[in-house]
Amino acid sequence: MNPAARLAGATVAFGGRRVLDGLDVTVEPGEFLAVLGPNGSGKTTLLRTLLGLQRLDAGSVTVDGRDPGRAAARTGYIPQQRPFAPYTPLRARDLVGLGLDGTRLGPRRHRREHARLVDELLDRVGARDYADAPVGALSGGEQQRLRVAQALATRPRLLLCDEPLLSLDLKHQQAVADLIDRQRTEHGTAVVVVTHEINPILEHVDRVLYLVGGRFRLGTPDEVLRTEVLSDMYGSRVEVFETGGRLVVVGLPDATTHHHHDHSDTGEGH
Ligand SMILES: Nc1ncnc2c1ncn2[C@@H]1O[C@H](COP(=O)(O)OP(=O)(O)OP(=O)(O)O)[C@@H](O)[C@H]1O
Repeated sequence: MNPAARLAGATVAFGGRRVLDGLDVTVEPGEFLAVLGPNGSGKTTLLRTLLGLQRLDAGSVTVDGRDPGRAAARTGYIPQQRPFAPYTPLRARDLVGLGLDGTRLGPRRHRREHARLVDELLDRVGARDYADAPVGALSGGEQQRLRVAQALATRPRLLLCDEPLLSLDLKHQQAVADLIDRQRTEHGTAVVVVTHEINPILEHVDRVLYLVGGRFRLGTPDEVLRTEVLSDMYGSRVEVFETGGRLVVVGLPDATTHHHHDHSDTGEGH
């Protein structure tokens, strides 16, 4: 079986600065990879590369053994939260349905079958209660559940998630993390999650890719999320503590902390 995604020597430079520099990572089907790192460390650039939207300056990338652009129809993508405008003329179920219509199977499917699949997806993300509400009227967390449902509709081989839990409260973070995880255990989907907060997904994560200033470390959470490793990557003392099953990172350099999100500061990357 082809790896779900494979980068070899992947290098992307903007204005002479290498954002990704010789990145080697292979993601196997059914694997859960978390991508961590401070602002500007190339996390989004990595996702864009896997979506076929960003060309490499050196190295190679494949998704399911193919050029990322060609594999895109079976690549699920949960973008960073951007709220829908209040009067967006779409109901929740329409949004999820768009995920189905984009696929090869969509147009020929019987209307009733289509509606059944949409309901099933809405159930899976716990969004059935607001199935007929206009999306612009829903909370950020509710909207994000719908984006997850939409991304799962394509039955992706590779699911790319950019801060998927950002606007969710703890209970819903857990629910959405479980949902994403179920997709990989039941369907063998490889999952790549960009996040600044590892804790809500820690129990699911197989490996962590940590990016700082063009350098990277790849390994299990235990191997990468440790005081010596992060101190070495940041070039200053960064301490990792474990408490009650959560990781707390202390001493991240100011210049690399995350400013434009103001949720919990107890997690990774803050
Ligand atoms: N198209 C582009 N042209 C020029 N510079 C770019 C472009 N895309 C990204 N960059 C720069 O590359 C660097 C990495 O950006 P990227 O968005 O990948 O970081 P990130 O790790 O996702 O950051 P954040 O945590 O803030 O979302 C940043 O310094 C950014 O300004």
